[in-house]
Amino acid sequence: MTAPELVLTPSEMKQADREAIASGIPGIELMRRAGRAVADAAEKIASSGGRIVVAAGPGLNGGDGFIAAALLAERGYRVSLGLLGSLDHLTGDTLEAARDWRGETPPAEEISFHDADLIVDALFGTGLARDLEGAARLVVERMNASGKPILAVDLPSGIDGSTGEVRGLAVKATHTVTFAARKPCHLLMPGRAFSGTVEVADIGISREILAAKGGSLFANHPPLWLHALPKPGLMSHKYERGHTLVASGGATRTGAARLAARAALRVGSGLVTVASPPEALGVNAAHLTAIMLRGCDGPEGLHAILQDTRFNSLVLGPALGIHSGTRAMVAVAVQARRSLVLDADALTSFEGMASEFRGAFRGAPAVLTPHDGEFSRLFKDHPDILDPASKIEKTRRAAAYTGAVVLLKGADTVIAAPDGRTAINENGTPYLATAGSGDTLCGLIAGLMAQGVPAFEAACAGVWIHAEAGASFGPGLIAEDLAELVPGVLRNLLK
Ligand SMILES: NC(=O)C1=CN([C@@H]2O[C@H](COP(=O)(O)OP(=O)(O)OC[C@H]3O[C@@H](n4cnc5c(N)ncnc54)[C@H](O)[C@@H]3O)[C@@H](O)[C@H]2O)[C@H](O)CC1
Ligand SMILES: [K+]
Repeated sequence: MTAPELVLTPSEMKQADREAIASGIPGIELMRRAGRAVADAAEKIASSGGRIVVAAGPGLNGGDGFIAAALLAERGYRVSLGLLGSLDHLTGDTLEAARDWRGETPPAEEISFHDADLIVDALFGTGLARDLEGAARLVVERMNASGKPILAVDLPSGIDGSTGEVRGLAVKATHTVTFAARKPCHLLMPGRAFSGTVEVADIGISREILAAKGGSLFANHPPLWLHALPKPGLMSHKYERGHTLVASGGATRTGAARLAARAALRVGSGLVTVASPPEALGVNAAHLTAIMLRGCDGPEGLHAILQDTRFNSLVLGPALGIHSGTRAMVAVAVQARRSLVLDADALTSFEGMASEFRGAFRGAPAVLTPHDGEFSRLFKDHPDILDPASKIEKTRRAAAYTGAVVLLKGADTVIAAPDGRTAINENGTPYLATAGSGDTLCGLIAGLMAQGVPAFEAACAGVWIHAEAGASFGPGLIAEDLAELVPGVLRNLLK
């Protein structure tokens, strides 16, 4: 099994750089390897003898650009290079790298991109410190306007390496070569979209160093959680695979619970029951077959059902309504100390009352699954949680505050555990933005926890399976399709 993919923040990467240098690889050697990787990538894009224009910045990113330019010239390309800032200000490894370059070094704002077969963006990397303006902004505007393919060194200039945000303006890269490990900006939006295809060049920094300096941030793919998924053996039977309980809304709002229930069953929960208000029993009964049905009249009804400890995983939220009754249901569920997924109304009913969630979920595995709006409403009185620009930081703080795994949805869903472990999902598809999709995700997560999968792994696996199912269907996807697509995804996963 391949190891989970580590993602390192710019500051973690800098520490890894320093550790690598301390372990005996000179910084200039790291830069030579980085520059060589850029030159190799450029050769795959620009036909031999083609025209390559390099825009180099004042820092180490620029240094990578100088190395690449010199190598590409040696390899027979017609290379020109423009420098942002002056040669006299170059220092350290970048100054040494610049000595490799035999060509002219005019100001970057004076070079033309129009006759280039390929542009190499070596202006800024992980050291971007503020929004682009002045000459830097002008050069990026002209690079983007040229319509030429752009190869970004480490990351597209103008993108914040930690948050994936555009700092004023950013290079729209066709391809990016990053070094040693991907950074958050290669997975978070919009940085992911600006990076084009991304390759990770090995420049000799060991996984031990990367794990020592990083180690809590991952790309969300099966190697991160496949080991935790249940593999039903001959001996296991439905009672060992848990019993998921999904709370239903009223008579005209029962579909969400059934979507979640169906997904829980499909992902392997041994038994699944919909807990239905009395006035919706008929409606639910008419739709359910393998999924069982129990009458549940408000919080007292839920409390009575949960006396049966075989119900080991609960879904509350979809279509329950935004009111004190839902808050009371959540309180009963938390008291019962079962695995718990809270979504939609179960979150919005606590708008501005996030203090009720403070440390509330440390007693049992729990996953909160807000989208941006629900997250902002829930934590609206907690600027310390809402303020960070980084989606990773926001989600981590919410997880630490509540004691639950928090899954902040989006094209770049972030899953954070209270202990800091965090994963960024990247196999999402726009087709998932359909009514009921979130209900299905809740059921997948609860159904996995019913089988004993820990909350963080269940949330990560649920997101990935959900997205894979959606992507396997494509246009025309509706939520009812999703649960039925899960067996195919599991077959591929577990084969
Ligand atoms: N293992 C690795 O990841 C390696 C990375 N390398 C490259 O090093 C850069 C990071 O280099 P650094 O010098 O820290 O920062 P930058 O080159 O990105 O730029 C900083 C430079 O630019 C100035 N600056 C920052 N923001 C702005 C702005 N908005 N406008 C104008 N100027 C700005 C700042 O003052 C600095 O002078 C990494 O990305 C890799 O490409 C190593 O080369 C190989 C190993
Ligand atoms: K760059």
